[in-house]
Amino acid sequence: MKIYVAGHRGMVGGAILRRLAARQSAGQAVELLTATSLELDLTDQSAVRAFFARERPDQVILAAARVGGIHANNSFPAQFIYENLMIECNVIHAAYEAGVEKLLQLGSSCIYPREAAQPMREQALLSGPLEATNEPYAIAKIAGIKLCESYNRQYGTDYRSVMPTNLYGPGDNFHPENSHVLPALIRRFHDARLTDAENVTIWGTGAPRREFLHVDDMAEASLFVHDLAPQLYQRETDPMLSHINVGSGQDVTILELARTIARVVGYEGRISCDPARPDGTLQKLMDVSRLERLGWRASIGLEAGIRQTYDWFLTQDLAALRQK
Ligand SMILES: NC(=O)C1=CN([C@@H]2O[C@H](COP(=O)(O)OP(=O)(O)OC[C@H]3O[C@@H](n4cnc5c(N)ncnc54)[C@H](OP(=O)(O)O)[C@@H]3O)[C@@H](O)[C@H]2O)C=CC1
Ligand SMILES: C[C@H]1O[C@H](OP(=O)(O)OP(=O)(O)OC[C@H]2O[C@@H](n3cnc4c(=O)[nH]c(N)nc43)[C@H](O)[C@@H]2O)[C@@H](O)[C@@H](O)C1=O
Repeated sequence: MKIYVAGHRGMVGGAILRRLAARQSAGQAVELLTATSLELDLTDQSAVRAFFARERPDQVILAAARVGGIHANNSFPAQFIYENLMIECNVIHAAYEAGVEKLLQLGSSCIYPREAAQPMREQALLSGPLEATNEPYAIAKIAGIKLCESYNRQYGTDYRSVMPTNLYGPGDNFHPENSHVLPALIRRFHDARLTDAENVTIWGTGAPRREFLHVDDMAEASLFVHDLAPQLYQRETDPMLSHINVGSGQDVTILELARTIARVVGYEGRISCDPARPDGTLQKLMDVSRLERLGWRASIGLEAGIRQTYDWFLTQDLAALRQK
């Protein structure tokens, strides 16, 4: 079984690769195929076609994407829509042409309307306007779901989509501006503790609610969905609504998250908010009942997950991490 993991140097692709490598070590006949973006630019259609024609993987996990937090989405909308659409179109079509029967792609909770009822059910897709700060990225991610559904309907493939909530963990991006909130605050509180800063400012009002999932839980859930027997997967999905939410089922305010991170890092100063920065969606909580009915639920609690991530952060070459 030759499995191509696209985006294996990323946070999620890396965690999925580690799980697949563990299967290999346990004696399963799994051959892993990877390529960095320098070796294979997934936005390049002819390069992707040639790669699939040459390598002929049996299965594909698509975890490669242009990814970033609220500021990156807002600042680079053209790159977020163009690169993500191209990666999805190229990989999904080349997989189909090369006879790949099983593919799993990762979307995002931002596919749901800004005002979606909470917790957000899979059925909320395309039922209202999207959040402005990440609409281009969300539209690309929705296109990915619809690509898989369309190839399944017309060509009989088995291409599935998981919709993760906000993720974090080892391998995350700790860039001060372009990262997501959780790694950004780990870094900011860490720096503040080292410099004895009296105040740390977080973006927005601190009131938005977010749901966080550790990347090891996400990797486990991804392979759980990928491996499900078709009759089980289809029991919870339908041809025009084939994606499955993945989350912890619990959310916190950004201020609560900041206080938890401060506690883990050992920062004891003040925390203030900067309402001039955007809040984004006011609440994003996944309804994960579909996944739970299929038999999977998250196991890593938020504070324990942040502690483990901070321990990992401390083992890294922080100068290099800061430039990512
Ligand atoms: N992080 C999060 O909070 C969330 C992530 N997701 C989704 O999960 C998936 C993985 O995200 P995450 O691991 O966090 O992202 P990362 O930024 O950590 O990794 C993305 C990977 O994509 C690869 N990549 C990007 N562009 C190209 C390209 N043109 N050609 C080839 N490879 C490319 C990069 O490869 P290389 O390193 O070789 O350059 C990189 O390793 C994405 O689909 C994302 O949308 C969904 C919800 C939340
Ligand atoms: C995964 C998800 O990620 C993005 O959406 P988002 O959920 O808004 O993600 P975020 O982590 O950037 O922010 C969450 C909240 O936190 C607040 N916040 C405080 N202080 C910092 C801070 O220092 N950095 C950041 N980034 N946010 C901060 C921030 O103002 C916001 O209210 C999209 O890419 C979207 O497309 C997507 O899929």
